[in-house]
Amino acid sequence: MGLAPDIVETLARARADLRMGVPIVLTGETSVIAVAVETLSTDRLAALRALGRDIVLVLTGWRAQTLKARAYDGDVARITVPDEVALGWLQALADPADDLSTPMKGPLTSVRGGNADPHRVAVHLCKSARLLPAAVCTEVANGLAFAAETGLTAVPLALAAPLLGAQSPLHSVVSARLPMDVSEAGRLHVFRPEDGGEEHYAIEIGRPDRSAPVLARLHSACFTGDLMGSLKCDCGPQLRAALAQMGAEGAGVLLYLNQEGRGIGLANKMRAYSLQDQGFDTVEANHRLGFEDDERDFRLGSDILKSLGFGAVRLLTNNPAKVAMMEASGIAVPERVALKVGENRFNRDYLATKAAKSGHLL
Ligand SMILES: Nc1nc2c(ncn2[C@@H]2O[C@H](COP(=O)(O)OP(=O)(O)OP(=O)(O)O)[C@@H](O)[C@H]2O)c(=O)[nH]1
Ligand SMILES: [Zn+2]
Repeated sequence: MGLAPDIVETLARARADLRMGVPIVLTGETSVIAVAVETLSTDRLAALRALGRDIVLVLTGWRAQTLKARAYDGDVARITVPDEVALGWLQALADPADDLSTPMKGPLTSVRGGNADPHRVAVHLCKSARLLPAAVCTEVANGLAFAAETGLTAVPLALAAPLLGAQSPLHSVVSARLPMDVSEAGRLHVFRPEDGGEEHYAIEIGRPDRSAPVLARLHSACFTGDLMGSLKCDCGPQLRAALAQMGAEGAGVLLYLNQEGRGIGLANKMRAYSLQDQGFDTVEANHRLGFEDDERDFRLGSDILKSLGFGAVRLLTNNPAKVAMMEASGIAVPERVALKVGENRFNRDYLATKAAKSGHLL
């Protein structure tokens, strides 16, 4: 490898640019300049307009459905941005916060035909940057030359597209002894992905036998529940109960996966909470924001288990999708161990929605 960034590194740069409100250039047969709506400034919108080309707002199919806009591209919709509209118009379409107080946002005109692949990549990158899944895009004649002139990050679409759904390889960084109240024989392992994304952790309790199924939990980070004692979910009690059971049995492994908010990030989860206060349930809130109800990829859990030498787990979960995804990615799950703790009057409806809509076992 030379000194220049490869495609994985270029994508990491692109995500960082989007988070700062800097546009990126997606280059290919059709090249597109893209910027995330959430971080777009008035000045940059004016600079995009000064290029003199049509501008579109790209939303996911879910967000388009809420706005009653046509999604001719299936999973995404390209909405025509009229010349006279201000930044607030784009923000109101991207962010459902005021949907109820201002329900009439249309009529919206969706673009039909042409190549939506660059737009799809733009929205995907906004999601993986943990921003609202909405981008403003405009075509540019020679993307590579434009990026070179302006100093913007150029992302070659042909190289980027196959990587978007892929799980980045993880590498073990360090592990050290961690005596804990549930067991003095604790050990914390840190794993780092190659794509500049979040680190994930494994807490090993005791010395689990690698030749037998290990008591395991794949725990997705929940700042509010795990650390703040939030009553809106059951995460904190589940975390502590799982560790306590591992301590009591003398062996186990808990993966602490940094997939806050089922993979949408804390800011978006708080947006979802705000929608829940307006009467939407946890699944509807994700959809109104433009996300799938669950954006997590549990293959990273199976990658970590394999790298620690585990091939079979007794999985502590109420979520059959976790079991299915473990088995599909090469970790046997001979037993599911139920983890029913922490129900209260604030999370009763949330847990009932997960059972009714996401297949969680009661
Ligand atoms: N988007 C969103 N995420 C939420 C909400 N409430 C909790 N979460 C997140 O949901 C995830 C819960 O993770 P887990 O407890 O590991 O997963 P689970 O699918 O409930 O399955 P089990 O607990 O194993 O039965 C955490 O990342 C929380 O941050 C919510 O209302 N909206
Ligand atoms: Zn939680």
